Amino acid sequence: MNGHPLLEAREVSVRFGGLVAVDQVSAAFAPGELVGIIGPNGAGKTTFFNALSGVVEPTGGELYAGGQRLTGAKPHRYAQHGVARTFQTPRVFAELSVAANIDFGLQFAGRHRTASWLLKDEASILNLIGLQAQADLPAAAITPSQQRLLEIGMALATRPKLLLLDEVAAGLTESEVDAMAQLIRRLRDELDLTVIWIEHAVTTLLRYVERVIVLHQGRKIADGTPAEVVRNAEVIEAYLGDEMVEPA
Ligand SMILES: Nc1ncnc2c1ncn2[C@@H]1O[C@H](COP(=O)(O)OP(=O)(O)OP(=O)(O)O)[C@@H](O)[C@H]1O
Repeated sequence: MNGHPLLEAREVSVRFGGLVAVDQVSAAFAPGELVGIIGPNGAGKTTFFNALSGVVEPTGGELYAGGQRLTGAKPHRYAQHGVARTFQTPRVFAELSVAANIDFGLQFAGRHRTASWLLKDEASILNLIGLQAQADLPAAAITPSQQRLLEIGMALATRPKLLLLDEVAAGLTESEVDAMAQLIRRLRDELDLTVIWIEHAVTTLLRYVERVIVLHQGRKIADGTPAEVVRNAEVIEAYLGDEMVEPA
């Protein structure tokens, strides 16, 4: 590591016509951090993620990975810097088997990137995400929650340094959400990953992350520990009428 943050946004803005979806957001992510991003509907969370992964080009500000300027680069350049992500709607190859989907991620990574033994091959990745028994099923035949796990597995197969998770717990049952949160922590702990995680299930998120960024109307209104953030007056205001809880 060269002392630079793994990924850094400096006053990043994204405009769609007259709408400012992300408004001068700055945030730096260090190796090994598990950071949550929350905010009401339309706050700009996904758009910020899209900017962080090169899917959307910022209309203002700069992005750096390991100190290197990446603003305007294509998503594959972000991937080369070890940035991997999931999407709100899982993007798996429905007709391919679960194992073949993982294999796709491995091919994408190529041989050059060293990885933990937990990500060594198809079998070890399936084992890590708990889908060994489904290896030969077409991805279309597994449950939606298993498809979310598969998408995480595909992202892991690219041997990332930073994993961006967009609402991976959406639509899951309460026990599935807890299992997902535990998996995410385990990935961070055992793979030395940086994880940035958007989730609508604020209660769960606050219980598992160490740092949380709150977006509201495109702006960053808070960035701190869950305990700090839930006491922030602007955050309480933004969430009035929404769920907002004390972290356990
Ligand atoms: N491609 C686009 N074109 C035009 N407007 C967009 C586009 N993508 C997002 N927006 C708008 O930008 C704003 C931020 O949307 P975004 O999806 O980033 O918010 P979010 O916090 O992820 O919301 P949610 O929690 O509902 O997923 C919204 O007003 C949305 O309608």
